[in-house]
Amino acid sequence: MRPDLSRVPGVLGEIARKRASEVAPYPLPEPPSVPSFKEALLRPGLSVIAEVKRQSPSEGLIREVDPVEAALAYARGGARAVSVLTEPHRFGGSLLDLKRVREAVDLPLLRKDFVVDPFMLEEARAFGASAALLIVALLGELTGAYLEEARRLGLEALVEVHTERELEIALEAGAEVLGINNRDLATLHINLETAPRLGRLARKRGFGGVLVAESGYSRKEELKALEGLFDAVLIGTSLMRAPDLEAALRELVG
Ligand SMILES: O=P(O)(O)OC[C@@H](O)[C@@H](O)c1c[nH]c2ccccc12
Repeated sequence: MRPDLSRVPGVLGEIARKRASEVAPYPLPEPPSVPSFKEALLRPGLSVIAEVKRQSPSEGLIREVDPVEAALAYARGGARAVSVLTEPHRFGGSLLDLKRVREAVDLPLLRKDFVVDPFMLEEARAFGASAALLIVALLGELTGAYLEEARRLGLEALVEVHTERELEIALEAGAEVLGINNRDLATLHINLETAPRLGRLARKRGFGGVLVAESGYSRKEELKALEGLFDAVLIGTSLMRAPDLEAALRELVG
């Protein structure tokens, strides 16, 4: 049950094909018990999912950081969940980062990677994620099958879309937590209009789950504009760039 990645364009295609070539199942540790991602995001007010990300294809090196230090600062600053990049080549992440963060904070964790094989879901669960990112631009019509497999494993999912067509697939697949990415992962271009536009459309189509706005946020006013439509926002780069992660997060949400 693997998606056909041959036609996935740009940077997204490159990274995903590389990830797919690396999957080689091995025995995994017993999964720890983990808190609910969805419940954490549904608390009153706009929830922040704060991301631990050392580097990215769009920014290059962002910050050399100890993921545990960063996650602890995020927890003190009021994050409701933490996203941990586990892609090694372009984002400088690892499953060890995920495991270490799991052991250090009580918040639900999101495994941020390019899931292109069901084994990656098992890994996410075994290394302490509450949820895994499912990118519809990669999984296409298999999105529903991956969601089902995640559920079977006791793993939640953040189903990510960037276009109207992808939104249709995500809704059809029965996504409960829907992420709308302002960044086009093929070109890396950001448009902050994307999340509100597709968010409104999702609600219009009757989506009653958790709505998450993703990528490109750095100012309080931008977050204010999300209130009322979105339950949560995912922020990485702008927090990672701040000299004091805890203060930066407080400033954004306070
Ligand atoms: O760093 P930003 O612009 O605040 O964005 C965070 C997050 O949305 C971004 O890292 C992201 C969204 N979807 C992804 C898919 C793969 C890798 C990374 C991502």
